[in-house]
Amino acid sequence: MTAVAIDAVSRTFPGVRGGQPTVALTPITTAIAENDFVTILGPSGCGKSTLLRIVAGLDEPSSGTVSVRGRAVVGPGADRGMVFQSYTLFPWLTVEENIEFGLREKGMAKAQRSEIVAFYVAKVGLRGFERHWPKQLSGGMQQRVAIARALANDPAILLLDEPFGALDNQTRGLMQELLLQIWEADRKTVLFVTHDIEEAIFLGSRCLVMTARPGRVKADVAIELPHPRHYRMKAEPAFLDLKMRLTEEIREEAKKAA
Ligand SMILES: Nc1ncnc2c1ncn2[C@@H]1O[C@H](COP(=O)(O)OP(=O)(O)OP(=O)(O)O)[C@@H](O)[C@H]1O
Repeated sequence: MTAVAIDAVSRTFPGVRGGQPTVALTPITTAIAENDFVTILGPSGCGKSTLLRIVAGLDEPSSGTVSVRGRAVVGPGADRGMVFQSYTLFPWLTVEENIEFGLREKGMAKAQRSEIVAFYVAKVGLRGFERHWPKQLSGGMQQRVAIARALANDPAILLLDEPFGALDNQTRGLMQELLLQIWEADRKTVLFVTHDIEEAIFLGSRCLVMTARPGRVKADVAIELPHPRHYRMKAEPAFLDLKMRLTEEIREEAKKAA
């Protein structure tokens, strides 16, 4: 079954103060299957975030349509959970209050909320930090809360926009493993934007490579590496072959953009 259908979606931003309009996306058509982990890889400014924001219902396409599980997207919805690169926790709420925010909005009873919060706090390894404020956490911990907050609402689709982009390499690697473990257990549909080639391969079952702006999909690459995946896989020949292939695709685009 198709989780997300992207049909001839384009996006042009109007020019600022009489300037030229920016064509961010030229028509993109693709379908994301239910339970798939799709990474979107492309050079800076190619429209990756724009595409994800359109799927999230945070922006509207200039032409074309997006539907989620057969229903046209007209705005944000509980069926899609989003995690951004910048830390977007509510600073005035504790870790557990951040995670239960959506559940409270839905009117869920306290006992049930607490159960769900405890489950996701454990899942992202934050036991003992439930009463901490976001500013008392490292960047990696804040992103774990953001992922727990998105998962707690039980969305069918998880949309992640460079969620580990601001983290140091070591933390980034650990976060990739954590997200993979969650996906291997739950198999939610995931759309994950990144400009990191290794990350796109390690996490995804399919990678959409975008051209330089105006963005379109130039390659649709199946990542047929077995699960569960371990970071040591990054040194294996099959991984390195994919890395070389995607590096060449991206280099071409980066040169064009430069
Ligand atoms: N709200 C906006 N108004 C005007 N132009 C915009 C707006 N949002 C994005 N753009 C432009 O659209 C193009 C694509 O931006 P987008 O953020 O989608 O790229 P990206 O691939 O996610 O980049 P990066 O990897 O650097 O985050 C850029 O040229 C950007 O300046």
